[in-house]
Parts: sequence; C-alpha cells; structure tokens
Amino acid sequence: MTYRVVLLPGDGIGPDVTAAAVKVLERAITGQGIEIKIESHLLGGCAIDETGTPFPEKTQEAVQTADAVILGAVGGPKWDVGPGHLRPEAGLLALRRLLGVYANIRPVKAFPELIDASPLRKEIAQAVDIVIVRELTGGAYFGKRERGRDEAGARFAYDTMYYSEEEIRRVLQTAFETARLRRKKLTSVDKANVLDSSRLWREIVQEMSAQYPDVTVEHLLVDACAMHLVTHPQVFDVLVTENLFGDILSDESAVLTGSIGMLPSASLGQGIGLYEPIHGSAPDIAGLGIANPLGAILSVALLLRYSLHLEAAALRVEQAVASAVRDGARTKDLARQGENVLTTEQMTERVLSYL
Ligand SMILES: NC(=O)C1=CN([C@@H]2O[C@H](COP(=O)(O)OP(=O)(O)OC[C@H]3O[C@@H](n4cnc5c(N)ncnc54)[C@H](O)[C@@H]3O)[C@@H](O)[C@H]2O)C=CC1
Ligand SMILES: CC(C)CC(=O)C(=O)O
Ligand SMILES: [Mg+2]
Repeated sequence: MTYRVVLLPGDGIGPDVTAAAVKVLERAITGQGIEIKIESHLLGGCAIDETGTPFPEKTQEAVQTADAVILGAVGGPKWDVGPGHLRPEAGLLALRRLLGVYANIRPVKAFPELIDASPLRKEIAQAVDIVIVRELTGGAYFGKRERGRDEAGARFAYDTMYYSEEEIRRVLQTAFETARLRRKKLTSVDKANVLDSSRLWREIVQEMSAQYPDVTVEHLLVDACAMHLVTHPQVFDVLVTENLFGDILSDESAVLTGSIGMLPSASLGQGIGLYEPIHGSAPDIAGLGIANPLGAILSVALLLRYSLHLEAAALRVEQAVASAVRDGARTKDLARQGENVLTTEQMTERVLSYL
C-alpha cells in the first residue's frame, strides 16, 4: 500500500518542525508493509514570494488528491504589510476550507515530567487531560468582512461571525462522539449572553444532547472558561467551541502543558486530514534551530491514527515522545534553569532513538 502525503512546510519554524515530523513518520512506518510518498508544496509567505499567491494552484491540486496533509505554519512580519489578499494566513484558511476540515482536534495532555514548565500548581498540572474540538471553517475568520470609510472619511472595518445550523451540528457531532469515547463530559463554550451565533450554538447543543444521554453537557461562557482553564483545568474533558474562541483557548491550554510547542492538532472533515502543530511560525526564533518539534511530531501520531488507521504506530510515536521527555530531553521552551538544552534536530534524534 502506498500513501501520498503532501507536506506544506510554510514559513518561519515551519520547515524545521515539519522536517522533524517527516523523519518520525518515515521511521514509524518502517516494517509496516506500507510506503509513504512525501510531496512538498508551497503555502503561505514562501508561496507569495515564489508565485505571488499564498495558496498556488499547484498546491491546491496536490492537497485534493493526497491521503493526508502535514503543515508547519505560515506567516511572519515580512508579509504583515501589504494588501489583505496577499497575507500568508489567507492561504491557510483557504486550505482548510478547500479540504472541508471543519473539526480541529487539539489534545491537551500534561506530561508528568514537564509539570515544572507549567504555570499551574503541581497537583493541578498533572491532571490536565482535555480535548479541544474547535470549529475550523466558519465563524469570524470566514464571514463577510469589509474595510472602508464612512461619509465623514473615517475608517471602519467589520468581520461577521456567521454560523449555519449545519456547520454547528457537524462539529458538535464530532465533539459528542469524542466525549463518548473519553470521560463522557462535554463543555460547550460560547458567548450566548451577547452573541446570536452563540445562542444558536447553545440551542443546538441542547437539542443534540438528547441523542447522547450518556454524555454530561455543560455550557460555559468563553470569558469564564478562559479563567477556569487556569484555575481548575482538571474539570474539563472535551471542550467544544467556535473557531475564534477555540483558537484563543487552545493557545492558553497549551501553556498548561509546558509550552505551545507541545500541542499537535488534527483537522478532520470531509475525508483528507490536515495535521499541524497548533503554534505559528514563531518569527522570533526562526532560523535558530531551537524550535520545539514535539507538537509537529505528535501531529504525525494523529495522522497515523486518523488518516492511515495505524493505531499501534500512532501509539509508538506518542510513547517515543513521552520517553524522550521522561529522559530529560528539553528544547529551550521547556528547559528550566540548569537543564541541558537541545536543538530541534537533537530533540528529533532523541525521539527517533525510541522508535
Ligand atoms: N497555523 C499557523 O500557520 C499559524 C500561524 N500563525 C502566524 O505565525 C506568526 C507568528 O505568530 P505569533 O503570534 O508569534 O504566534 P506563534 O505561535 O508563532 O509564537 C508565539 C510564541 O511561542 C513561541 N513558539 C511557538 N512555537 C514554538 C515552538 N515550536 N517551539 C518553541 N517556541 C515556540 C514563539 O517563539 C513565540 O514566542 C504570525 O504571522 C501568525 O499569523 C500563528 C498561529 C498559527
Ligand atoms: C490563521 C490563524 C487562524 C491560524 C491560527 O492561529 C490557528 O489556526 O491556530
Ligand atoms: Mg492559533
């Protein structure tokens, strides 16, 4: 069996962490009787530089026929000025939309050995085990938007947080089913005291909960949720929310585990899965070779699990990461004072040594 995996390294630290991910993927499938063909394409700022657009046609064609897609990250200060349609992030949003990956799964699990890197109290940090299900192809990032000038010549801008019933239902289904396979608790996060899109979201959660009587459902306003995540994150099992809230809450949750560099994600929907660490292109450390590759490597485990259905290989990758961390492997973002600091490549080698 041969699989085609499209690699989109992107910008900043993206190429470093995806190079690590590919090495781990190749090692993980050795002896499995399968072959993986990796095909690299342009997305984001590097694509703007080479082709004048953040999501070139060649990349669009390649991802639509792939078995899975691995992405690093896009963006950076180089492209922060200039016309809106040329932003690297627009390429990423278009990619997610094209693949129809409406459910972004972001597991947030503490590694016992990294508790010192977490800002939480020890007994709380070690109990963090959450899956965030973030709606990924709707909401304010995709709604009608405009910038203009009013009659007096003053500037205005707006973005619309639009959700259809179908968009809400399908991601909630993923969330309910995820909760069912875990501790059977679903926290739906919204801003239903203010936003109509949130009121509809909450109504649909309530309607759908009848089909999942084994799942305990609670509703939480997003501002309170942001606080609860740092005061008592151990109460959360599966957390489901719309795109913008999920983007923010997952970066916050990442820190609970020690570093944003630790968190993987799987974006699932209409077939082809997209796998990426949750962090961005980290321009402040780009080119230094010190990025934490573990979020990207753990995304490979999710690819093996969800797209290739190789659960044993997925577990091996997760265990290899856990073993490396247990043995004291630390990139700069994880290291406490006096700890030996590994480069991206050295950390990758440590993970590979356990595979
Ligand atoms: N999926 C994507 O492609 C994403 C792209 N971005 C883009 O990335 C650029 C930078 O955004 P920021 O707000 O700075 O967010 P960021 O996630 O790139 O970085 C935030 C902070 O975390 C650190 N960090 C991130 N990943 C790390 C890793 N693997 N190892 C060690 N440290 C790590 C960075 O050094 C920085 O201090 C922007 O252009 C933004 O739009 C941001 C988030 C996601
Ligand atoms: C372009 C942004 C929506 C990327 C991001 O921050 C994310 O998906 O987490
Ligand atoms: Mg984000």
